[in-house]
Amino acid sequence: MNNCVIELTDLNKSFSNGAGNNHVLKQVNFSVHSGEMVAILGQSGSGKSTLLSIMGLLDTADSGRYHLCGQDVTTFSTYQLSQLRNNHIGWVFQNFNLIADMTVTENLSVPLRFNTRIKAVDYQAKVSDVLRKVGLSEKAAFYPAELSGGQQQRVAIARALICQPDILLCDEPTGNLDSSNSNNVMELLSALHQEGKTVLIITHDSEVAAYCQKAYKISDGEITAASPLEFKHAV
Ligand SMILES: Nc1ncnc2c1ncn2[C@@H]1O[C@H](COP(=O)(O)OP(=O)(O)OP(=O)(O)O)[C@@H](O)[C@H]1O
Repeated sequence: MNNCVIELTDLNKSFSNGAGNNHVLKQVNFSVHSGEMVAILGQSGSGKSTLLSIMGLLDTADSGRYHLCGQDVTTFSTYQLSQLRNNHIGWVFQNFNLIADMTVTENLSVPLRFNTRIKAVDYQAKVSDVLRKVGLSEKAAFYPAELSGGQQQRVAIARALICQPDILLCDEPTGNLDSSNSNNVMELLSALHQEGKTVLIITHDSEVAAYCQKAYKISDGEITAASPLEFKHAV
């Protein structure tokens, strides 16, 4: 059985700019299986965010195919893409992206309002459940500014989990954290992986990649398998 949740085939993406055509992704073939924890490492400008945006259905490729959870998204409408995104993908960003004038509970409720599968009567139970999972039940009424960076990222992970996505896409999840908070966040992501979640992380940081089962390198528009240790001094 093919249990790929992400499958890219011969994918290309270019950007035009004043200097000409920048071919960022070149005939990329890449897959992630259900339940894997995978890192993609690469230097600044190598195309990590471009790749993640395509995998997260925030951008489209110029050519090639993308199957997400077995569905070929290449011909999907904007509405179909947003449904697929809401049902299958949770995002974790470097800057947490919490809404400053909303409490933790209010922040966590935002994605629920866009999800047609979850009834309003169940919102509070969902919020309590994900807050317990990230160990922040006592912070439900706090505002983001009243939390440490590590706590804010754990709230952001709770928000990513609240609609029970199959996949967590993490864009430099420890990029704004000190080493202690980074370890804390990576241990949380590892625990979620051990519970069966598929976790994909883009990062510069070989220490982050070391938490993952598999690591890949993106360079010159191509993705190749790599050992996390290979990056210790390279990125
Ligand atoms: N919207 C855009 N328009 C034009 N060029 C773009 C656009 N988005 C990205 N690029 C270019 O594509 C290349 C890859 O960018 P991308 O943001 O994917 O790299 P990255 O590996 O995520 O970098 P970083 O680690 O610094 O965030 C860069 O050369 C960038 O200038």
